[in-house]
Amino acid sequence: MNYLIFIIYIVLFTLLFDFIRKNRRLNGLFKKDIKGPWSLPIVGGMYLINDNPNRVFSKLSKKYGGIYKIWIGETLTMVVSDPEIVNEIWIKQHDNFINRPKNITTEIFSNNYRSLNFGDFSHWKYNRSVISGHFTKTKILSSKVTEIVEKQLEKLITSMDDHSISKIPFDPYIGFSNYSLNIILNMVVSKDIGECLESSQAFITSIDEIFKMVSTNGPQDTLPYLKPFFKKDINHFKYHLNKIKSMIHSIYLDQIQSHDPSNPRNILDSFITDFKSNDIDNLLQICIDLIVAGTDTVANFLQWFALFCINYPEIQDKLYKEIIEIAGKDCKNLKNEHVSKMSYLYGCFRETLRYRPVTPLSLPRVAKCDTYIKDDIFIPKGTSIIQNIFGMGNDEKYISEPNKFKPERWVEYIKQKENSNNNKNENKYYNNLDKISIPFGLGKRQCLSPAMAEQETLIAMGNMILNYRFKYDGELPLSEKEVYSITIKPQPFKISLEKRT
Ligand code: HEM
Repeated sequence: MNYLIFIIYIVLFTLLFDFIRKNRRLNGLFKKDIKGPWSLPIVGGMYLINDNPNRVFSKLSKKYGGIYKIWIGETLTMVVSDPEIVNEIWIKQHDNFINRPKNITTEIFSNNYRSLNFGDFSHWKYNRSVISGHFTKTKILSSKVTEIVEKQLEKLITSMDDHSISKIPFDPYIGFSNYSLNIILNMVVSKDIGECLESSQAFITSIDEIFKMVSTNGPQDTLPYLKPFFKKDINHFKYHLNKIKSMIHSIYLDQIQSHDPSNPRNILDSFITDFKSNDIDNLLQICIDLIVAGTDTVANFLQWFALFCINYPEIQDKLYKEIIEIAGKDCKNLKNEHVSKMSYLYGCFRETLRYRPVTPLSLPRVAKCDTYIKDDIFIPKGTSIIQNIFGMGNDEKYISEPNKFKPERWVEYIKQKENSNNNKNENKYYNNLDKISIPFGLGKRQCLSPAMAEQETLIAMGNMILNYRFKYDGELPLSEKEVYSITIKPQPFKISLEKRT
C-alpha cells in the first residue's frame, strides 16, 4: 500500500513539475515575456489543436498576439504572424533561424539531416548552392523546361477533353497530381511516372502519406518518449519513403551507365557531376526532396483554383474574358508570352495563394541560439518557430475583407505600386499585399523555386479556362474548408468540364 502511495506521489510530483516547467516565464521575472495559452503536463497545448492547426493558431494569435508560445508535447514552439516580427526572424536574423527542428520523421526523411528540405545548415548550405543553379528564373523559362511543361499540359488538356466528351467528371486530385509530378520527374530524371511505376496513383499516395506525417507536429515527433507506441506509424512512413527511394535508385543505376558529364540529360545527371561526395543515398534523397516538394504543392494549388472557379462563376467569366481579349478567341494554346500580359490571371494566382496558401504553416524553423527579437522578445535556443502564412494573409488587421476571394485586389495593388503606393492607413502593412501574403516563405531558405511554381501553374490555369468552363454537378458552393497535412487541399470534388466553343 505504502509503495502504491509513493508511486502516486511521484507521478503527481512529475506532472506538477512538468506543468510548472511548461508555464514558467522564459525571460526572467522582470523582463517582457511572450504570452501563450496554458500548457498541460505532457501534452502541453496539444489539447487545443484540432484537424486544422492553421485555423487554431490564427485564432490564438487574436488573443495572444503576433508572436506567442505554445508547448506542443515536449517542444516549446512560437507561432508568428506579425509581419514586422516575421521580417526580423526570417530576414534580419535569418542565420539564427536557418535550421529546421529535429525529430523522428525529419531525421528519417532527411537521411540524418544531410539532405535539402530538412538538412542541417552545414549540409543544407552546400546542397542548396548546388541545386539553386538549376532553378533560377532563367533556367525555368529556358526552352528545355518550357518544353517539359508544355508537353505535360498537352496531356492534361487531352485528358480533360476525354472527360468532357464522355461527360465523366474530372478528378482534379488525380489529374493535377499527374501534371505536377510528371513535370518535376521529367526535370529530375527525364521520365513520366508511367515509365517508372505501373501506377501513378501509388506514387501520389506515397507522397500523401509522407506529407501526413513529416513535420506536422504529430505525437511521434512531439512526444518522443512515447516513440515505441508509434512504431507502426513510423514503419508506415518508412515504407512509403522507401518505395519512392527504390524507384529513384533503380533510375540512378540505369542512368549512371551512360552518364556523360559534358552532356547532362537532366538534373540527376548534373547532380552526379556536381556533388563532390560519394554519398549516393543523400543524392537520391535530394532528388526525392525536389519531387515531393514540387508535386503536392502545385497539384493542391490547382485544385483550389478550380474550386474557386466553380464557386465564383463571375470570376471564371472575367478570367475567360481577359484570356480571349489578350490571346484572341481562336487561340487554343496559350504560351508564356500571353500569360505574362494577363493581370487578372496573375491576380487569381496570388489570391488563391493568399486565401488558401498550400503550405499554411510553411516548414518550421528552430532557434540555433538564445536570440532577442526587436531587443525585448526573447526566444530561447531550441524553440521551434512556425510562420503562420495562413494567419497573416487572412487577418482583418492586415487586409480588407480577408474572407473574400477577390483577385482584383491584386490588380489594383500592383497598379497602385506602379504609381508609387500611397497607403493612407496608419498600419504600414495594411493591404500591403506583398508583405502580408508570403506563400513561398521569406529569406535565404524560402521555397527553392517560386519561379517554377508560377510558370507551371499560370500556364495551366490560363489554358484550362481558355478551353473549358468548370462546373460542378451537385450542391453549391463547394466547401472551402481545408484538409490539412503539411499542405492543405480541398475536400474531394470532381469537375464537370464544358468545352468552350
Ligand atoms: C504553389 C507552389 C509552392 C508553394 C506555395 C511552396 C511553398 C514553400 C514554402 C512555404 C517552403 C518553406 C520555406 C521556408 O522554410 O521558409 C518551401 C520550401 C521548399 N520548396 Fe516550395 N512551394 C511550392 C512549389 C515548389 C516547387 C514547384 C518546387 C520545385 C522543386 C519547390 C521546392 C521546394 C524546396 C526544395 C523547399 C525546401 C527549401 C529548403 O529547405 O532550402 N516548391 N516551399
